[in-house]
Amino acid sequence: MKIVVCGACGRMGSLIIKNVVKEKDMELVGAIEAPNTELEGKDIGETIGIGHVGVKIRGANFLKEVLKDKDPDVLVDFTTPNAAVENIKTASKMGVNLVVGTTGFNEEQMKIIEDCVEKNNIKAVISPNMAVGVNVFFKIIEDLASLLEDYDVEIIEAHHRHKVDAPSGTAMKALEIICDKRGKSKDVAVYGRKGIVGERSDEEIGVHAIRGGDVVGDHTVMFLGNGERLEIIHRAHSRQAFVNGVLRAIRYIKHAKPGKISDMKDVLGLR
Ligand SMILES: NC(=O)C1=CN([C@@H]2O[C@H](COP(=O)(O)OP(=O)(O)OC[C@H]3O[C@@H](n4cnc5c(N)ncnc54)[C@H](OP(=O)(O)O)[C@@H]3O)[C@@H](O)[C@H]2O)C=CC1
Ligand SMILES: O=C(O)C1=N[C@H](C(=O)O)C[C@H](O)C1
Repeated sequence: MKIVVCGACGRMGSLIIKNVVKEKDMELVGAIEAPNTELEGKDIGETIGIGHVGVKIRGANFLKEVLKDKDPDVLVDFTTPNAAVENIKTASKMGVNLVVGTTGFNEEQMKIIEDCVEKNNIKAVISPNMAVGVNVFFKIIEDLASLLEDYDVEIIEAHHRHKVDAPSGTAMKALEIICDKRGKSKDVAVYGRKGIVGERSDEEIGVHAIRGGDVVGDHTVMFLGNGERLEIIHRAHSRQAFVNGVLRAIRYIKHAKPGKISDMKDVLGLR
């Protein structure tokens, strides 16, 4: 499978590339960075410390040319919401399938992405967290949301100091899963608390983001009742956890339904 990686020099993109070049059934054919990058034309392998791989870094302003020239099977995007939307528009128009891990999309951006996938009838796996453990965590909290239906829920996440979006995409997905299961709108979320906020309502779900150091990604969902609480915690020790899921998502693409966004539940057979 021919792969183009967007965000090639980033924390995730570079680790994805280090993995892809070792896989027998995958070939790295493109490494895309920010538009007008000063790394333009440099070998991606030399830049990320794995030696010459024969693929030049190109700015996203050349994405169309790269896709036309290399005709990849999948474009993998781990960038920023604005960058990802532009990359997705370009790739989908050219019939290139997608694996997207970028987080922080707003509702309008998600709608644009859904339209791109549907109108161009491409295949896509999009998930805020590609780790196998997190996707099992999602399944468990969905069950607990109804098993402990009258328990208060609070969501806490912790990430490294460089993360730009908050709360994490994973925390927002956890909120969505619990709200859907309990038949509530996501507007019940309370993002942090300060001051005389009054007693907690039954409805609200607190969402709290911690930032600091090099934390790879921790997520906790607390179900709090009278006299007890149940906490479900996932801790990523290494970004390799996410990359293992990315490789599975790339391989799943040929089985994915065209015109529809698949997620890691589909990839991992958790439906
Ligand atoms: N789904 C999952 O499992 C996971 C998702 N993520 C998400 O992935 C995203 C990236 O995270 P991370 O790797 O830590 O971030 P980084 O900031 O390390 O990497 C992003 C890279 O994208 C580059 N970039 C910016 N604009 C473009 C563009 N238009 N086209 C191509 N590349 C571009 C940046 O370049 P420059 O710095 O020059 O701007 C940077 O090198 C985040 O949204 C994060 O939340 C992270 C981990 C796991
Ligand atoms: O930015 C990160 O690092 C991560 N982002 C994802 C998110 O926002 O949920 C997934 C993971 O926790 C790491």
